[in-house]
This record gives sequence, structure tokens and C-alpha cells, in this order.
Amino acid sequence: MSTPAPRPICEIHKLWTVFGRNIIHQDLELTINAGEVVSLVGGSGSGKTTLLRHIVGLTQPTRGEVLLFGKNLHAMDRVPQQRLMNRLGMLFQQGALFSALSVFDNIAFPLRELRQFNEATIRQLVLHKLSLVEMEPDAGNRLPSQLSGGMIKRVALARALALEPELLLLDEPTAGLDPERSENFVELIKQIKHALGLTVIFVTHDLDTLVSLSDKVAVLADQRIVANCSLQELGHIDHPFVQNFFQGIRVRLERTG
Ligand SMILES: Nc1ncnc2c1ncn2[C@@H]1O[C@H](COP(=O)(O)OP(=O)(O)OP(=O)(O)O)[C@@H](O)[C@H]1O
Repeated sequence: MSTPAPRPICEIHKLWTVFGRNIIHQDLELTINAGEVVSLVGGSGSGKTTLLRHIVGLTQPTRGEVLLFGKNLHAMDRVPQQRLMNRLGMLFQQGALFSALSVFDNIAFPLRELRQFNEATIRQLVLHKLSLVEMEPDAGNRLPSQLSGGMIKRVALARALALEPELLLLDEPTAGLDPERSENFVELIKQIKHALGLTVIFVTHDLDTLVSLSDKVAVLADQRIVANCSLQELGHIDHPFVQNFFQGIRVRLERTG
């Protein structure tokens, strides 16, 4: 049986990002296909978070195109752009929950913004998202300040999933978690990915998270993507940053087989 042709979900072409005199991205090209889990790696300050922000429409690139589901995100009017952005979910580094809102209201927030659902439906949808991230319905009454670090990540993930996105972006999903909680959170992301058939792009500095979660690794160096391939294939890429990085993960790859 032949495998289906890859279906691009996110295509970035000739993208430039310039902040003042700093060129962050230069002629950057990247394609992410449906169903892939791609980690974005690169040195500190290489522009990983900025690239995620371009993909979700929060920051306009200086030049170039970001096509989401075949549509040019940054060249659209506000209403269709918002509709397109509703097909994405983003988990921010610190969770970015609204501190004055309960867990329930945090997850309900994007649903209420849509103005399409009544409160009974919103309640059902929120409770479903809480169960997806393995939290009890009672947790909905708590405030973010009453949650552990791991729970904050779960609630932030539930909120990112509220609109049932096709593409999920995660910025440092396991940052600040101890190794056990980090492993549990990675397992949860994997389960949800399979259950919902998501495409995932994530940034991490944690090599265990990277090895455990990635189908592919996109490497940002010299202001562009210098590799976008499986972890094993990285070993064949002739680039000093990639080679150095690969040495760092080789032992872990051998351990996981
Ligand atoms: N809005 C902005 N205005 C000016 N400079 C910015 C802005 N946003 C980011 N930068 C700069 O762009 C560069 C890339 O930042 P970014 O946060 O995307 O890097 P990163 O690869 O995610 O870094 P890290 O791994 O350390 O989190 C940094 O030098 C940062 O200071």
C-alpha cells in the first residue's frame, strides 16, 4: 500500500524578521505536514519563540509568507485571520493563565470569545477538556494561584485545546517541571496528540522531552532552518551546530533504541 502524500499544514517561505539592527530570521523556509510532531531547536536567542509567534499570528514578520492550511496568515483581513487563528492552539512558556479567573473560566475564555455557544454547551466542552488533561471537574473552581506547576501546565493545555485546534504549538512545555512531572506531561501530550490527530510544533531545551516527543527536528541556526528531519537523520547533516547538537542527543537515542 502506498503512503498518502504529505499534506502541509504550515508553510513558511522567504521569511525575514528584523528587530532594529538585528536580523533574527533570514530567508527562512519551513514546512510542517499534517500529523507531524516537530521540535524546533536552536541556540538561545536564535528566534524560536519569535517564529512560533509568527506562526500563531501574534507577531508580523518583516517579510515573507506564513501559510496556514494553505492561507497566507499575515496578508488577511482581521475576521478571516481570526477564524484561521482559531484553528491553532498555543501553550505559552509560563502557562499565561488569567490569574483572576478560575480554572473553569480560563478554559471557557476562548469558547466565550467565539460567541457561538450557550453556557450549558460551554460547560460540557470545558469538562471534556479537563478530563482530556486528566483533571477532576472540581479543579475548575480553583484559581491558578492554588495550582501546582504541573497543574498549571495541564490547565494551559486544556485552554489551548478549547477550540479543538488542528495545530498545537507548545513553547517549552516541560520548563519548570521536575523530571517525573515532565515525563508525565510528555506522555499526556502524546496521548492527546493521538486521540485528536493533532499536528504539533514545540520548542524545548530539554533533551529528554525532545527525544521522547519528536517525529522530526527543525534546527534554527544562521538565521534559517538548516535541518528538518528525523532525529537519526540529524547525524548526517553537515553543519557544525547540528553536529554538536546531535552529539548531545546520541546517547539518549541509543538508550531509547
Ligand atoms: N519584540 C521584540 N523586539 C525586539 N527584539 C526582540 C523582540 N522579540 C524578540 N527579540 C529578540 O529577538 C531574538 C530572538 O528572541 P527569541 O525569544 O525568539 O529567541 P529564542 O530562540 O526563543 O530564545 P531562548 O531559547 O533564549 O528562549 C532575541 O535577541 C530577542 O531579544
